[in-house]
Amino acid sequence: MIVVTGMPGAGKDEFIAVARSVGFMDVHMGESVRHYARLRGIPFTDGDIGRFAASEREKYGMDIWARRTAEMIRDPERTVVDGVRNMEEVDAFRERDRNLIVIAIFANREERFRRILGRQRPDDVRSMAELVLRDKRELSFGIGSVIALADVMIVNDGTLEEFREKSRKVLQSLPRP
Ligand SMILES: Nc1ncnc2c1ncn2[C@@H]1O[C@H](COP(=O)(O)OP(=O)(O)OP(=O)(O)O)[C@@H](O)[C@H]1O
Repeated sequence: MIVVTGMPGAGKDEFIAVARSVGFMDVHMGESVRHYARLRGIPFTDGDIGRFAASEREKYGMDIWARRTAEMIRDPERTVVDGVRNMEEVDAFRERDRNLIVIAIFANREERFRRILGRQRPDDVRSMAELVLRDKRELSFGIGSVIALADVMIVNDGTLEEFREKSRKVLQSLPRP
């Protein structure tokens, strides 16, 4: 299993696209939150989903969403997981697959901001001040530790094609099961 991590706009989705092109499947922790929210009849607004995710965490533990997401994984050796926010979650996935590898993607904040503006996703931040707040929120969840303790770091500071090439190389160099 590969866990991909990084700050908003670092390039996780682009990494996943490369992983898919070489045969990996991907699961997103947000999907399992939405799946359970649907079962419980929670409205699909950002605020309600966020509150639901947090209250489940309080009730069932920091790693609840990782455990629920892990249940959705059919072939751990060929799966990339997106969306972890803290080490407890990484450890929960590691219980499912002892060979788990954490890959962190890094780009500096100016670069991430430019790219986020460029991708024009409706739910994205629109100003540097908003990105600073968004980064703070992510860090408050514990993502900094996941990045600092990653097994591999890919620096995404060049062109998109360079990043894709780096990603392919990392994926090729992983130990085969
Ligand atoms: N090296 C690069 N050069 C140019 N554009 C890039 C590069 N890397 C990523 N991008 C673009 O920057 C945007 C952000 O990348 P991506 O969506 O992969 O980030 P992310 O880490 O998945 O972000 P989030 O956590 O917010 O979902 C995308 O539009 C992507 O195509």
